[in-house]
Amino acid sequence: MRQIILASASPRRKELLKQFIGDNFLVYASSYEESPYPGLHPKELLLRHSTEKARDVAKHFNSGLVISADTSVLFNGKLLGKPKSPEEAEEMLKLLSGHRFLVVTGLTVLDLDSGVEIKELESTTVWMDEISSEQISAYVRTGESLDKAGAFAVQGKGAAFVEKIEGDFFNVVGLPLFRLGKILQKFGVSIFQEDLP
Ligand SMILES: Cc1cn([C@H]2C[C@H](O)[C@@H](COP(=O)(O)OP(=O)(O)OP(=O)(O)O)O2)c(=O)[nH]c1=O
Repeated sequence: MRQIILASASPRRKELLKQFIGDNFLVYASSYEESPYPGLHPKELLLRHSTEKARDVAKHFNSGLVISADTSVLFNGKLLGKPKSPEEAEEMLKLLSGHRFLVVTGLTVLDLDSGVEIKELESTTVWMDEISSEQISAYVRTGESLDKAGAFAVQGKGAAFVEKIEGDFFNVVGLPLFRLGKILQKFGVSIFQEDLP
């Protein structure tokens, strides 16, 4: 049976993977530092970052499947990652208020045994309500913004701003489960196996 390794420090990715495949996987955070790669298309950049995270973690194991992801908001051709301060979180939310945008995840699954890497993108469209400055400040004060791409969490109080989405909800939370299931199938892993991995 294959070992599954989640290359992530995100508690949400761990929780989502657990609900999908059960408890039987390892978590190992990558030490890869995301860099900008000027000239690369934003979606290509997300794929690159996810792949580099997987490769970094792969160095610490001999066998198994390494899963990694990188999630950002894509609005007006620009990526909005995790805000570095409450001020930046407020700026991001002011920018997104009243708009439709994408949440895009680059997903990589790397098979250490064969060396095969599968990298795919998943996009979900989000319609955000118009939010007043007072609401933005109050939301940012909750602290929910800081470790979330685009400075909001659809799975938390940020749901108050998300009118609707089109696409995979789990993708917005950081791990596109439908697409991941398809990729695991390609590697011969069924999420319904009782003894997974
Ligand atoms: C838009 C949105 C993002 N997010 C989160 C998902 C991701 O964890 C985070 C984007 O950060 P990422 O850089 O994708 O991931 P991470 O730094 O949290 O973890 P790691 O690189 O170690 O895997 O934003 C939500 O939880 N809810 C949302 O509604």
